Amino acid sequence: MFTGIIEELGAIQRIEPHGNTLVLNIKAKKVLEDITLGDSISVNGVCLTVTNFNHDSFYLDIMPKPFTALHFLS
Ligand SMILES: Cc1nc2c(=O)[nH]c(=O)nc-2n(C[C@H](O)[C@H](O)[C@H](O)CO)c1C
Repeated sequence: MFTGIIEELGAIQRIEPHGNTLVLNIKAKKVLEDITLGDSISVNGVCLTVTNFNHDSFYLDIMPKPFTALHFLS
């Protein structure tokens, strides 16, 4: 469930092109306490789906929409 609550500010560790998408890796702490695959997390105001995570970061795929890509790369 997307609550709209801001739990913390993460730090972008890596942005990597992968086929038609950009894979974003974000370092975080608080949200990792109860994260699950498929969660929706708002990043810079854009709702994205968690595709993977580890002990200190999580991964998202950004679809190739110009607005979305430019939003993150600017
Ligand atoms: C849940 C969700 N997940 C993703 C995602 O994993 N990757 C992505 O690029 N877009 C997702 N979206 C749509 C975005 O929140 C946003 O509404 C669109 O990218 C339009 O800019 C949504 C709504």
